[in-house]
Amino acid sequence: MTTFNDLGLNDGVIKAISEMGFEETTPIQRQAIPQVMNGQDIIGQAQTGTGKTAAFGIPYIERIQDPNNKEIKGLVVTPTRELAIQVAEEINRLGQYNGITALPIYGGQSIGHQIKALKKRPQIIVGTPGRLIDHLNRKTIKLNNVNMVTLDEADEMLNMGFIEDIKTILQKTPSHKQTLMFSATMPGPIKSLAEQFMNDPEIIRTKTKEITVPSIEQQYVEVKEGDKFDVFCRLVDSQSPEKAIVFGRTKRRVDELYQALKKRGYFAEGIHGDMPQTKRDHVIKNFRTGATELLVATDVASRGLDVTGISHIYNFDIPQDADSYVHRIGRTGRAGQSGAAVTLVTPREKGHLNLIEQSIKRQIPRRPKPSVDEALEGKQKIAVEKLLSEAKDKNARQYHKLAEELLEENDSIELVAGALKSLTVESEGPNIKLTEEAPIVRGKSKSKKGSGKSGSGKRQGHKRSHKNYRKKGR
Ligand SMILES: Nc1ncnc2c1ncn2[C@@H]1O[C@H](COP(=O)(O)OP(=O)(O)OP(=O)(O)O)[C@@H](O)[C@H]1O
Ligand SMILES: [Mg+2]
Repeated sequence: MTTFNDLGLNDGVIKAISEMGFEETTPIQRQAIPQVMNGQDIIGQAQTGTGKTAAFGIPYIERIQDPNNKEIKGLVVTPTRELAIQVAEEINRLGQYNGITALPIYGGQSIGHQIKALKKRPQIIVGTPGRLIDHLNRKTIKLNNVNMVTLDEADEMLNMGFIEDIKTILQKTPSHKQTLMFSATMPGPIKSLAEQFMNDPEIIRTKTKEITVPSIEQQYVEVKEGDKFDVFCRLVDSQSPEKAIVFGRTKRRVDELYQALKKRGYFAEGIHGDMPQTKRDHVIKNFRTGATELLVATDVASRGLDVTGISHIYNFDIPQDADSYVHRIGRTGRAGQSGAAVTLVTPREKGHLNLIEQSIKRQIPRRPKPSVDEALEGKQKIAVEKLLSEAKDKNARQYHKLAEELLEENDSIELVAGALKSLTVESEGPNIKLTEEAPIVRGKSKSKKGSGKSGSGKRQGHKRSHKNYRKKGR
């Protein structure tokens, strides 16, 4: 067992880490932290949820120790806004006793607000590419003193959608800086590309047989496109997830699906790239606090997001490629927790599922469609939980007298059964038809690009030479 003390970290960092509840180092932390502290360039590949953020965050604090130096010393680039916010928060927690602060810089937030926050002179910037370039052009951010750069989700950052922006950003940083790249997936061509931006990088891969996390139970359900919604609702009812992300292929799908789920009485919200940032922030906040149980999302939520309590991942639509599958299901089973992932697969998508299985070197077992009875059982279980928790609520005392009166004249079993029945929604709810999505056949996306409200932004126009790398604008 390696503790953080064994890594020779300063007292402030040790205190912060212990307050964050970390005891042992994870394999990527134990391998990467000493090397990064030595100034080595690194490509770090380790499974989802294994603490890659702290693997670069801790050395950032160690190497940028002087709180009186108010220049931007460290830069982290992330593919999504929510991830920029989350990574900045984690670095701020790690740096709290060393006077080191990180500021998230992302699109959709008022630039004036960001300029004001920049005046407080954070030493670390965590940003999304578009908004970073905006600040560089306005000269409100200068990167000429940066000595550490990390591309989080590096393979995503270097794919065709982001590469030009990344080049532009890196050109504004000193050539002798340290460059780090982290991701759970690192396809060969991207790795070679990454090396061009680095100085003799050390490749660190934690030794694991599988790319996906073993504590995530993976299954698929075969279902016709038109039956997906009803089957999905039954699945959710039978599994009663504590918190789940439901991935849809397009923005239109996400919009239709979360609205349909709400109509059926689920606590569901949606998130995708066409929503205003204030709404996105609100949706994520509700999901973090648990007010929302089902977060319906495009791949915008597939990378890096770390929300406690996610018990299930549902691929309402099968992902475009194996890497997307790995990241999506990796939103559960984090930091040693268990989790479950179920993918809905239409008969024509079986070949595509096989390709994903080959890539992740694992067979995904099929589970039968949940029956109406199983769904009902799940709903009854929830009714029991609800009744028990209401019974223990102190306000339930007001009902004790009424209960006594009822019990004098009625059978207790009948009464409890009636209460449970009234708490169980027995029907499947309103009939709902979603717009059908075209299947993905044998690894090739047959779905029209930008179908529905999907697709927006300049990146759509980029020519894609790596056929498996997704477009942006999700
Ligand atoms: N040493 C540790 N001990 C316990 N928990 C940890 C440790 N390091 C990180 N964590 C926690 O584990 C969770 C996952 O960490 P993190 O988000 O950094 O994973 P990741 O490897 O970046 O995953 P992804 O590939 O999905 O981005 C976080 O909640 C983090 O606080
Ligand atoms: Mg991460």
